Amino acid sequence: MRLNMESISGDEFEISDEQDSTAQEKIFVTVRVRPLNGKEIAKGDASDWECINNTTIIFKNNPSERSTYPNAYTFDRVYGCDSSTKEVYEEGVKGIALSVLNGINSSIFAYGQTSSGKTYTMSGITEYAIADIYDYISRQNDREFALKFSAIEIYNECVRDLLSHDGAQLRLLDDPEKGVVVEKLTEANLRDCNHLKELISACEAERQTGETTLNEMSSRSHQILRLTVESSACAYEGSDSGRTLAASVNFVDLAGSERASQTLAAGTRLKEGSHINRSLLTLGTVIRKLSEGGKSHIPYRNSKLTRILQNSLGGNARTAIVCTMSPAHSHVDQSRNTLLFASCAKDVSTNAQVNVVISDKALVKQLQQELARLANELKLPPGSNDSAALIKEMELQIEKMGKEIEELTQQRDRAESRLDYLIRVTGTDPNSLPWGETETSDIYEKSLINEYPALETYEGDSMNKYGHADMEGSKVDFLDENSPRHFSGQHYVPDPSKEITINPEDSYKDQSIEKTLSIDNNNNIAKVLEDSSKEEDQNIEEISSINNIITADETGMDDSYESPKEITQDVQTKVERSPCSSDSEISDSEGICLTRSKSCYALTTNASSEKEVIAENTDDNGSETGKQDEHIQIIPRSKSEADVKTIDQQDSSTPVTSLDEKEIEQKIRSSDVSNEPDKKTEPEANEPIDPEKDWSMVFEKQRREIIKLWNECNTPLIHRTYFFLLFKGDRSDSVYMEVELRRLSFLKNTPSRATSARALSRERVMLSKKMLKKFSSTQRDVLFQKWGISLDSKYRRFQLSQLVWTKTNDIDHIKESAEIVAKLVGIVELNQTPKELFGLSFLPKQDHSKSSFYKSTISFT
Ligand SMILES: Nc1ncnc2c1ncn2[C@@H]1O[C@H](COP(=O)(O)OP(=O)(O)OP(=O)(O)O)[C@@H](O)[C@H]1O
Repeated sequence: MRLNMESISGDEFEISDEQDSTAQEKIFVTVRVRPLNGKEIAKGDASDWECINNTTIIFKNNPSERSTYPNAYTFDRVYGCDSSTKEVYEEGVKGIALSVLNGINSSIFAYGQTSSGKTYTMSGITEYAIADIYDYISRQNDREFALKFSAIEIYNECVRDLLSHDGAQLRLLDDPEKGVVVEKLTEANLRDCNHLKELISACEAERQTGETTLNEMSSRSHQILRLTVESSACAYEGSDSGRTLAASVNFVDLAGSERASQTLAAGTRLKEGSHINRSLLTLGTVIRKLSEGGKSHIPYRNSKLTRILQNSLGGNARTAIVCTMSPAHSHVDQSRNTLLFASCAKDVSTNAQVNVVISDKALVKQLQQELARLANELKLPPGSNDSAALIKEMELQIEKMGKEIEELTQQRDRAESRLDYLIRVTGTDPNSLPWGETETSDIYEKSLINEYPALETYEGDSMNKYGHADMEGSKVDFLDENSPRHFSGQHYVPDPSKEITINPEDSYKDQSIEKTLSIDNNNNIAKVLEDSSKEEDQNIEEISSINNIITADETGMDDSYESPKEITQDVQTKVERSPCSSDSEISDSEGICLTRSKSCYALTTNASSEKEVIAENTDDNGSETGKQDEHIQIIPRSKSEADVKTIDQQDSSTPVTSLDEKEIEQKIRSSDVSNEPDKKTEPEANEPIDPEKDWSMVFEKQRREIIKLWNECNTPLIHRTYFFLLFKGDRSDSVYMEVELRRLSFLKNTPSRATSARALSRERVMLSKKMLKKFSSTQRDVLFQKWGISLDSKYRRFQLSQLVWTKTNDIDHIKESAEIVAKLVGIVELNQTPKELFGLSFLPKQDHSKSSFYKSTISFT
């Protein structure tokens, strides 16, 4: 919708509703030709240009001479040398300049070569516009006006405040609402018209001018005078009190383009001329690109001038350009350039818009209306719509709604968890079933009746999503080949008449751990899971100190078993420490390199083997060689000396009866002993155990000891679960079991290490606890995002990690944890979750064969 031009350009400036919307219009372009000046006349310069009517200017001398250029140019208005500035102002520029009174930004430019009459024209236009503005204001009774004035010049690409005398260079800032603004620019509140005239005179005095051969008073800078007009209707009944209009009008007197050959400029003038030309060139490019539709990049930022004028050129401003030119033949090239610029400018569109500002009064009125509406909505007693009562009432309602939302969110989460669980159990997505197939949906509905608070811990989605296939994809393969790798949920077609057997991990068949759930007995399931949840909560409460966990774990041990201390002593009586074990160096768990081989001497079973091993690790002088640090030498107490195995971490040339990794693996695979551990049989108290015959019992016993020592040593759970997954009762595992026992016994007796591990562990537990309890779901989202955990199953993963850190009391929990951590590790490695959170600094990378796992574990710990 076009602006109501009549109302603006006429004597009266009425505010029309029509002006509210954006109005697209072209830049108003006029050309003004000044008379030949004294010098030009003296030189005998001919006048080349003639305005043949109000809109057309022609090149009148020998048109064929320059046939490549047009000889006639048409613009909105053209003015010959006998025209006055008043005419130039009145017939077009005025309407645009006075748009500011209607809340529309506007800009009036003077563009042309040096000495063409820009300053002459602009100073006249500014004077007329100011007079009209103040005249208009003086005749308005129903609106109040406030005027402000600021002025800058751009001299040699530096922006200066013309109302300030300090000459400081000002910065340009990008304001999201206002566009480019000049920082710290003085803005004078105008008292009246005379005040403004005084300030303009002061600016003229401040502006950089200098004498050139073409102009005695040549402007050496671009000058922008800005007048801001704010107006609001006076408050009276029926007035348009809601509208406060604010807009600015810019009076822009550009420096003139010049040719050094013509101005004979040198030194400062040459430098100024160069800056002027460069910025005008950018202005020309901007105008040209805008005239082409502005689809390509507009290089506003290439000069301060175009940056500042960005809004006036094709932006939210009405714009008029007065192109001034000399008629002299000696300036014909410059004149043609000016006309070319003017031709482009007339094709540029702007989107002027009325700037309506909500006044304080209007705001108050709006707020009162809003309060009344709210009071009505909240059903407050009539007349009680004061803000305090409203705020209180609203706060109460918001609080109530917040609770409801929280409750609903919890309900939704629980339902989601149940759904995930059932999908995993049944292997069927209820949503995928066609209507009418009610079996699964029955089960689903039935299950929804019950509460499964801890179902997230068995969460199937993440298992399917991040289960074994993913781990394989990421080359995480930490099970030996004899272990089944069924981490994903079972695909099970439910039969309501039968029991659903949930075997959380086929690989644990050897442990006879199967969870049997009956569809008809969902309450039992719920109870089990509820108990589990309660236990978890209890754990959370209990883990304020890691020592509490350890104590709880210890009390949970079977009395019929020897205490770890006794076991350790038992092991120690059968092995002897090497002399150098006393100064074994142990690093902390954060990965400092450790000297580990010395403690392994302790596993040698007799003097001869000890001597042999020592011989391998000492130089001629009997001192330790560097190689010691590279070897772990293990002799199971049940094996003969010939069975000594050396795990060589780095130096395969070690001459001890050594087996490399592959050999160990091969040996493990070809072992006659089944990987299936024997059934869990509680040994009779006081019954002596023959390690050779009753390996499965020994294994069970050692495993319990190890678990207890893990707790005592605050062993990272990731190690525990890996260990648990890898060493499942194979006869050849005895080597590792003994090493683990020996290692843990050693760690337990090393207070500094135990302390640091405890601190670390406590920190992790507290972190988990804090995260679960303290943060709102929104905060958790933020945290997870920050930590790079994808949000799809974040809460579930968190639940898993929580379980991992808290439920380590007994072997069943270790098994659960093992499964979960296996998934978690897959998730973690795939998503690069922060290692600290899950203790992954302990993780052996990539290779998860037994020997490599243990080697790297030992090197860590
Ligand atoms: N239309 C005009 N009628 C009479 N004199 C004019 C006219 N235009 C300009 N002049 C005179 O020409 C001279 C140069 O004008 P002015 O300083 O305005 O040029 P300019 O384009 O601003 O030059 P510069 O770019 O170097 O500052 C002045 O003496 C001015 O009085």
